Amino acid sequence: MLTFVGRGWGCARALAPRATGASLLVVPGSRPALTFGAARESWATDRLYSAADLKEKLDMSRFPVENIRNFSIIAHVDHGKSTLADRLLELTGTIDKTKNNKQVLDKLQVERERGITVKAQTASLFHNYEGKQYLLNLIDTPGHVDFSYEVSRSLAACQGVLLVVDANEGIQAQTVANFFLAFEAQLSVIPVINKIDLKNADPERVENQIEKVFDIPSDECIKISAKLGTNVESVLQAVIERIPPPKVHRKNPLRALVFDSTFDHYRGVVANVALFDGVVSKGDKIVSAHTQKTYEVNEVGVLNPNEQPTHKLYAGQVGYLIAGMKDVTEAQIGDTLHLHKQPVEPLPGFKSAKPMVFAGIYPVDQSEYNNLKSAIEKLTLNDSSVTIHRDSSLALGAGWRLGFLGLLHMEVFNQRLEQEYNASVILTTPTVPYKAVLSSSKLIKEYREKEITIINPAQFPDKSKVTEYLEPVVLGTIITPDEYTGKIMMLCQARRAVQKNMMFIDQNRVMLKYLFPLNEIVVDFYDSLKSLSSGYASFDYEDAGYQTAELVKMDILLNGNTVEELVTVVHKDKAHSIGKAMCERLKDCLPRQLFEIAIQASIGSKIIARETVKAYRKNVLAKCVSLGIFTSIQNKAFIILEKTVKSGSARKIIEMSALRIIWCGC
Ligand SMILES: Nc1nc2c(ncn2[C@@H]2O[C@H](COP(=O)(O)OP(=O)(O)OP(=O)(O)O)[C@@H](O)[C@H]2O)c(=O)[nH]1
Repeated sequence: MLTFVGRGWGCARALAPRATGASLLVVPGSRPALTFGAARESWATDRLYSAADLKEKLDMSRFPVENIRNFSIIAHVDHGKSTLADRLLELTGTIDKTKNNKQVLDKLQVERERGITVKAQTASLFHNYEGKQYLLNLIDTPGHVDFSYEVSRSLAACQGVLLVVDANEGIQAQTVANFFLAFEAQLSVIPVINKIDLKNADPERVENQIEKVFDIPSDECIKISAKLGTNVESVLQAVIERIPPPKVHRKNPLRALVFDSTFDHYRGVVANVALFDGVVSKGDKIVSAHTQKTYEVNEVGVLNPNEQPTHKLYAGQVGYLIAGMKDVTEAQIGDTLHLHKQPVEPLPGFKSAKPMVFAGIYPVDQSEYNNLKSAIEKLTLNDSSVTIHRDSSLALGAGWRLGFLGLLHMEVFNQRLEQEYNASVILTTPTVPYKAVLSSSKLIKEYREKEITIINPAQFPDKSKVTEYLEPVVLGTIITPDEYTGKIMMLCQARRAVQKNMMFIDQNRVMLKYLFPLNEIVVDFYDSLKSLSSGYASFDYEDAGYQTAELVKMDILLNGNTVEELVTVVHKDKAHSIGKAMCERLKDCLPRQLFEIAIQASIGSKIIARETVKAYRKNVLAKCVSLGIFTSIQNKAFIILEKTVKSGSARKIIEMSALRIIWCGC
């Protein structure tokens, strides 16, 4: 009998109505799964197993520790991590070879739509090499700097990495950043030069770069084309021969690290675990070291790449575990699970992510507050790098101020809220976290500390109550062809950056290091860099603490009323130009009304810029104005909801639309 091993039970149920010709089969020891006549492209991850095959695969005791390899694929954006993962899945027979196998491990809708990986994904591959059965646990990681937290967490479950470098582009900024994450974690690094099929590929040049920048001998590089499958077998061979097996003890009591988790509406929390010691099976009583709560294990299994229940999981293996955790707060990423009455020293867990930008998030309709709260909680279980603080606003009501690792991260989080939880939200203008050292004893008493972090510009304290302001800085790495160096240096200077280093990584490529104020790069620096360098320069950054800065709070007033949501903190030297640009932008975007709208930018009581939106002449619309409400942060044609309001309540609507225009358009 052939059995189709489908996705999660809940997922299969959700998909069933859309599929044609579905029939129900039962996998031994697993939940019922569905078979479908017309497999859709995204289902290319599913595979056919014979019942005998399956029974054998479920027995994870077949893999002694020395036959296990845990590794991640890391690289700069678009250098081919997910494509290499596809080929490895095919070569090991985990998925059938089909033309549809494109970025199979990028399972989220947002990943498929944007063509980027945002979430690290695990797959266990079974591979026969020189007469021995190996278990290869692969983690495909994101390349973009905003998701580097995913990379560092994934590395905690690995002993080695495949460092993929594009044979045409060579080493890029995220290649450097990701290499050092692996290097610091003391992992074996296997350099893989990909895309050798490209016309402009120059693998020898890239080999030399790797030797020069990372001190890895060029003969250790493996040259492949992941797209065509050329030489990918050598990668599997290197994984087995060059990456050590995990150092674990199966006879010790269970010690499992929760390195990721998701929330399933039907089954509760599904925790991805890496076992450092012991064994876990269905029916075991386990305890969370974080909450001290006890649970019974309902299911354990491996991701192959979809959930595949097994009898047990053994130390050295990576898999998933379901234990009836119904509340999202119960499965913390970084938590250690151990057996009931067999406490262990908890594993070190993960450093918490440091948010780089904060933005207010509000339900479009306040009656949706509780639903949005639950959606945010569930999504942050799967994306633990987001921080949450409660917030409220005059125009937008009750909401939250969320901290993200960057703007792309913020956009992706918003898109996932919409796509996975059907939530409609309003996001306010993002800001970076500033600090202020207080001098006012009243404020020190109120905050109970002298140095405060300000994540909402509306709460920026007045200069008279402060000794100094501090702004966050990052150490940026730029890699560019030499011909663009001059222009890029001018751009960096204009962004108040200080050069720290410059090095040629080959004859015509330069690596520049600059200390940037974070607020100078967070919005449009990357776009400017790309357009200056015709797309050839790459950029990555890491946190570098805080520096003293001359900051001022700038208010935007509409007809004399401050719009709290549009308050920004800017550097003193840039206040005038930013204020002017904001007023002009608002003038272009704000719909004309039956009354004149004065738009002003001010610092304290001093007006630094002003624009006016002229009134309509009196007409038939005397009593009503119709304004667009904008909810999409990405889409340029963003009017999705029309609201008709009496002119008396127009101020609130103008504020709201201004708020969204500022964020959408600037
Ligand atoms: N010509 C050629 N193209 C390739 C090769 N490998 C990958 N690509 C293409 O490069 C693009 C990016 O590939 P991905 O596998 O998504 O890259 P990635 O590193 O996973 O991207 P992120 O997850 O977004 O960082 C896709 O269009 C692939 O088809 C290759 O060997 N040759």
